[in-house]
Amino acid sequence: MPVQCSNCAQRRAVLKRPKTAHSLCKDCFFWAFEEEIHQTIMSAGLFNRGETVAIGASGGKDSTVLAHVMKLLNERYGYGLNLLLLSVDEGITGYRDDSLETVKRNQQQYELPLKIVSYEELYGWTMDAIVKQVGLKNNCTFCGVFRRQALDRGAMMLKVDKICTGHNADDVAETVLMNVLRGDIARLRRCTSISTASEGEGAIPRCKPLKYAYEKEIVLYAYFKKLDYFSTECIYSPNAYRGHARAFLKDLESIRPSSIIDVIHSGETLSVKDGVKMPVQGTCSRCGYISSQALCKSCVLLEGLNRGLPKLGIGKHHRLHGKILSREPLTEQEEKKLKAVDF
Ligand SMILES: Nc1ncnc2c1ncn2[C@@H]1O[C@H](COP(=O)(O)OP(=O)(O)OP(=O)(O)O)[C@@H](O)[C@H]1O
Repeated sequence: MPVQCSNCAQRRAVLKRPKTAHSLCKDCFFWAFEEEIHQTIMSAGLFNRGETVAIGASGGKDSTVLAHVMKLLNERYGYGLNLLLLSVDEGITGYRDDSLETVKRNQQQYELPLKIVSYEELYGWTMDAIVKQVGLKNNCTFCGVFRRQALDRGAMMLKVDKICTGHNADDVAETVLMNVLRGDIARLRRCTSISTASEGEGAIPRCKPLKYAYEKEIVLYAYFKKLDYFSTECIYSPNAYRGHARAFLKDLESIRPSSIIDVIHSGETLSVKDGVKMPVQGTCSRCGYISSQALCKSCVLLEGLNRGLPKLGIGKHHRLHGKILSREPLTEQEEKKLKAVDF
């Protein structure tokens, strides 16, 4: 027997909301999904009238839904934001080139300006070239570090006030689990924040309006709205560690759907006891970007790539950074350690 929408009781339900288990018709689902994001934005005070906001647009489902909903809410509630799309071209043939085509179509569909910055122009390296040098095992480290900075650099070129990204509830919960498993207290404390206040000179505040939106609902929303998005996984993304956290979370979700929000809540309410050493945020002595070390991770990784010592930024080689950067010669053994032999 057809199930009635539990909200309006007028139309047929087409789905059971993964987050609340309510049976809803399409229109009531759209409304609930959009309103929850509006509530998230309002209660966290994510934006101020008149601000220019860059939406990190990868062409994937999350950022496509983000762009669609941000435009819709900006108009529905008169946020007064000046929205634009910002994409990073990592230089991954057969993946990012295709997803950027989707972003270009989104630009037309949503009538938003688009800026694309590339790793090649910013760093002189594409991910294709990086993978050739470092292999598949650690390439996500390079990509993640460079992307974070590339988004900031693109945002600075555009002189935007804020960046928002499509990180969803599943992403945040996975990150909490990963940081617990790694014992990374500094990241654990930061990772549930919905917004980063300016972390230092040059860093543009970022926020996650989809922080409480379930991935399953984002997919349903994109599907029922027939949004144009790119759904292929990155060809270089074995990112095994996150994959384990993801699989674990999916198992938990299948037993108890509220697990995702519960893990986020646990992360939000954790407090770090006095006396735990936290990194002190400063600026990179080479590029001026925020960093808790003398050199930011991006500069260290780049130095390693340019010198054919790609392991410089992977693992615990901090001891050697000073030596490398002051151009002191390395011992044969040290050089060997930093080369890609076992990548
Ligand atoms: N190449 C990129 N250019 C611009 N923004 C990006 C890019 N890659 C990721 N982002 C931003 O970071 C968010 C999280 O990225 P992640 O790599 O986790 O992808 P995802 O969860 O698959 O998201 P999406 O479905 O939007 O690709 C994205 O939603 C997007 O806002």
